[in-house]
Amino acid sequence: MKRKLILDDGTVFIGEGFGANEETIGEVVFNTSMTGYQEILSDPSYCGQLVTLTYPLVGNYGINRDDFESITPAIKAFIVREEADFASNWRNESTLDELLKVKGIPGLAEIDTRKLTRIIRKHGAMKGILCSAEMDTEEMLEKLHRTPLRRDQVEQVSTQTAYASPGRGFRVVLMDFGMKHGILRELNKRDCDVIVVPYDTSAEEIRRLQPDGIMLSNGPGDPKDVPQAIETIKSLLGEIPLFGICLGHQLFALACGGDSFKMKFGHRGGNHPVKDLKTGKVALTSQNHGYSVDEKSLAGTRIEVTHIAINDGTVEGLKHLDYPAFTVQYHPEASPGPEDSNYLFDDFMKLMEDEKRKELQHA
Ligand SMILES: NC(=O)CC[C@H](N)C(=O)O
Repeated sequence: MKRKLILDDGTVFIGEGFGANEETIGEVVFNTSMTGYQEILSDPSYCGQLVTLTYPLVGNYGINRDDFESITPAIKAFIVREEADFASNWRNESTLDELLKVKGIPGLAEIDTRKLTRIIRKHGAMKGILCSAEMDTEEMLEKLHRTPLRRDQVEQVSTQTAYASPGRGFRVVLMDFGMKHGILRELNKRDCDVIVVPYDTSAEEIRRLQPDGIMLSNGPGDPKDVPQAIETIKSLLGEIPLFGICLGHQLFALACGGDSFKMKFGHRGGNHPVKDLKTGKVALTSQNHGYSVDEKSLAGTRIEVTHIAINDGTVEGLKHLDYPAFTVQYHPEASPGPEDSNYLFDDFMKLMEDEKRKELQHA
């Protein structure tokens, strides 16, 4: 069945439909990872987005049990050059097409994804509609123009109720803004006693759980759309050690008096070089973000930049000057991508340990 993608600027791509037969509207973005399509399509940070992959062959190792980053993918559509209909891998349990059908997500294949990526790079991420090729382009374009993008993505993907993932180590409250399971897995690996809480859990409720540390997860959308989380972070700052990833990093910056802005086309891929300003070392990182912390806005705050992106110089890591709190814009849990930055979870363990020791000394 033929389907077409119409961009906000009127560009039309006609290709082969796969996955669910749905019409959908969202923001069109690209990801440059060469593998890891299962993790990408199940990353809740893509809520509301139509994602195209620059790697040309997608689906060849199928879908397995282990690599989901969420149970219900929030992605709006998956756009690829060539969809492999034969999946071959010992872990394979279904094809990409079957998964997308079950989850109600439409796919589009056989389009020039290089052209699509170049348009986004040149003009920035833009809205798009994916529909049957038979639909009238003018009518669909008009519908696209009058449909605003939703701004409640975090509410859509955050857990509704708190749940525990027990361990014998540090108690960590993990604020779920659209958490990738990889983050929970990293905490579990370190035997943390994790309690995952909804995005709008109050500071008071979090205190009652008596955590040794707070983890701020990744998540979709604009950090300014979750003001209640910013207030919660403000209130807990300095009391409890804190580690934030991606949306968590942006919310931390806003809570500390900084500002964020929407990037032209963002960073999405598995090979983004990031420089640690203290050691001068460069790590390859996994990234997925469309907003960034504005470095200039940090003057006068009590946070400092610890890491920057090599490609465009944007802020990639922050640290509080007075309190035990640090954050990164990239994904130390990888899922998918390089694991160079996995040590940051160990740094978080160390931070909690140091704070505990200080508390005992003062007791
Ligand atoms: N992966 C994330 O947490 C993304 C953060 C935010 N939604 C952005 O696009 O910048």
